Amino acid sequence: MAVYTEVSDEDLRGFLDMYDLGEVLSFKGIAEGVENSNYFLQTARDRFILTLYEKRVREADLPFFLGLMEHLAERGLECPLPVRNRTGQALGRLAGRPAVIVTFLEGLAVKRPGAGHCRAVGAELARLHEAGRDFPGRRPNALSLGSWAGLFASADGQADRVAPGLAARTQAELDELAAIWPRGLPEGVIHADLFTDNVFFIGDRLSGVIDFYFACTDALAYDLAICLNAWCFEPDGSFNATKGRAMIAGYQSVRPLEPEEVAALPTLARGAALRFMLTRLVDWLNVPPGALVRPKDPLEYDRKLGFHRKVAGATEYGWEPVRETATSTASA
Ligand SMILES: Nc1ncnc2c1ncn2[C@@H]1O[C@H](COP(=O)(O)OP(=O)(O)O)[C@@H](O)[C@H]1O
Ligand SMILES: N[C@@H](CCOP(=O)(O)O)C(=O)O
Repeated sequence: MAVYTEVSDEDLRGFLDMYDLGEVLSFKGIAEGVENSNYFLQTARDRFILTLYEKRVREADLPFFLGLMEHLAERGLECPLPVRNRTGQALGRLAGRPAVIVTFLEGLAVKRPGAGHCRAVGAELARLHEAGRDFPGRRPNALSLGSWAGLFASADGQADRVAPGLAARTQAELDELAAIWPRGLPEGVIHADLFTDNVFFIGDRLSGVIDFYFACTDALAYDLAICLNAWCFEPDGSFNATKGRAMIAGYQSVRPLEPEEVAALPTLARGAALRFMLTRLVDWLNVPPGALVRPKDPLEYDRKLGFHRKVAGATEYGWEPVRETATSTASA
């Protein structure tokens, strides 16, 4: 459960006095997530999520995240909308933390995604990239290549305590990725954390996307690489190319990849695996005393990294060229 900051009844009452949400009927800490403190809030008017931003979210970045959710929602993406208080502000302070109320999205996260889910997520990711094209905000990715050595250093030489050999393996990977990291790929707004817990489905229909608090400006194909990592591996550690094929085809049904993005995919997938291994490693070694949180396993991403290191090309992820349609062939 991710609740780092407890909210007293009195603080909640004071905060909600600023809003027109009606009487509080229920208020509970949420048993998922690892980054921020989230509460389910039911009032006489509706259901909402109250988020208190914790360690990795910089307060200065909140206008980017909140503005992005509004921008994407205006363009038809199902995502939470920040709720404004009586003075028109979405961002407030509660229990000493920056805090925001957002609308509640219907749907459930899938625990064991199938190829159909992967296709839907690929298509939604590309829609998000397209909808983000005219978003005026810019936020460099604070968790990209330039931050990884510092993250590793903050594990303070303790990686081998988690698994023997992890420190040397990680250092070698950092060095190699620094030398080969692709530059100049098409960039735009990326979600950067589109894991299974951040996508909701109603039946087989994708009903919404949440958790924009890692969103940033970076290579669009890096976002796809994050999703391949998060959605297309089986619990036994094997990569499921059928799911990969479905995800990439879904993505390309909306936004075909450029040749340089296809060529970069194996390196981007390695980088994505390393990024999540590192944040998980740091969190694993630093669980705050008293916090209700279950840290995620860094070794899951160390194993995924082992797979990506052996990948020779994007076809191993299921990439196939976009097929020419009858119309485009006829008009060519
Ligand atoms: N807008 C929302 N609608 C419905 N449920 C939500 C919403 N936002 C968050 N949740 C619930 O809260 C959980 C944690 O939210 P998330 O944003 O992933 O947390 P964190 O910022 O800690 O990663 C989600 O898994 C989901 O169950
Ligand atoms: N998705 C990341 C951790 C961030 O978790 P979330 O609760 O924000 O989805 C991981 O799996 O390491």
